[in-house]
Amino acid sequence: MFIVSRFIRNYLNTGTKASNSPAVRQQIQVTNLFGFIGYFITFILGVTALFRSQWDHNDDFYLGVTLLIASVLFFTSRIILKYFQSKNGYKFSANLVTSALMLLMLYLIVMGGVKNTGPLWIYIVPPVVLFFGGLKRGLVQLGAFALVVIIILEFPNNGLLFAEYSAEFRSRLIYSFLTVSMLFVFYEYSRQRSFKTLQELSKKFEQQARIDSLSGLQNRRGMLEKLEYEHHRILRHSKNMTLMMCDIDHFKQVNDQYGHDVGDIVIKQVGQMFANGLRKQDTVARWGGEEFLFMLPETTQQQAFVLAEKLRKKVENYEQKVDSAHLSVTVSIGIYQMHPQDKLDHAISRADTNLYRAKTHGRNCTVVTD
Ligand SMILES: Nc1nc2c(ncn2[C@@H]2O[C@H](COP(=O)(O)OP(=O)(O)OP(=O)(O)O)[C@@H](O)[C@H]2O)c(=O)[nH]1
Repeated sequence: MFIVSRFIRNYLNTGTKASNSPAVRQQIQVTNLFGFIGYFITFILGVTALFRSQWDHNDDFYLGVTLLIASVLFFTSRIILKYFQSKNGYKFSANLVTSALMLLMLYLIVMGGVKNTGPLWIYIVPPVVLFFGGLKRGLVQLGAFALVVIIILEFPNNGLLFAEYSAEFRSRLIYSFLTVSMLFVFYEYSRQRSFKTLQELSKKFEQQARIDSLSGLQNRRGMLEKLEYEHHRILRHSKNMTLMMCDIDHFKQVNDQYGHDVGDIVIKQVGQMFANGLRKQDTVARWGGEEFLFMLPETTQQQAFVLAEKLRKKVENYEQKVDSAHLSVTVSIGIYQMHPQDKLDHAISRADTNLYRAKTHGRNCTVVTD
């Protein structure tokens, strides 16, 4: 049982890569499934038809050969998917499945299949074509297929139809096929819309999970991700990177004197001042309560010092009006320029140590490593 389920899983995952998004992975899995059903069923039906024909060149013989050709095409699509694990490989494979399927269906309509039951298979076309081609391309392919079916069935004198169907059967076949197609188009449209909404929502939630709701800056989680990414990049290219840890001075007093709500406004305003004073490649995050961490790629500690002093003075000169009182705060900053061998948490704690030194030096100042 375990071996069977492992075989099925391996089979369905043929052609998928760890880097594939869930949507792409699902598409490849369904392609494998269709491919399997396609070549398995057509192979069985083909062999049965050949035996029925007793190898005479009669209708069953040609039906058997056609089904076996389709089976080979379906199988080829699987091989392509397995050995060309690329977007183009997938596209080609999907096109092969849909084209082979449509041609097979047209053949069944034209020849009638076993006792004129061949046309009953055409209802497979709408879901398969829409799934592989997507709404736009699928609709065009489906429209073209429906047009060819109508031409074959409704213009009996065109010499394209070899099987004999009653007029009622032909018209009902077209109506029912168009109805089923429309339902599938509607279904695919709703599916795509829900999928898009879901993707947008998930992207929004992902972003929100990295943003601090009070200040609008990156939160600790978002900053850690950026730091890790940037750290690798800097290491690879042997570039400088400097961290700055900043804390609002005597913030407890602000809360105690003016209330927590005013404290929140101050955090927000200071955060905005910081964010507005940075270059595009720099990041500032709200690291803790009234603590901010700056990441400055390609920056030395001397350059960071200039920036820190500029920001510190900006905050010093900022005034928040609270009722009749004018409230101003100051910040202390610790700077640490990373060495190539530094681990991130070590670098952060060194910036923190320098911040602590700034606090002990009387606050409202910037400290770099000597
Ligand atoms: N309003 C507000 N206050 C916060 C928030 N997060 C932390 N705090 C407060 O910030 C204060 C930090 O106090 P301390 O760690 O003693 O530091 P400090 O008063 O700033 O003194 P120094 O850092 O030594 O200059 C505490 O009173 C926290 O309650 C927040 O989101 N909003």
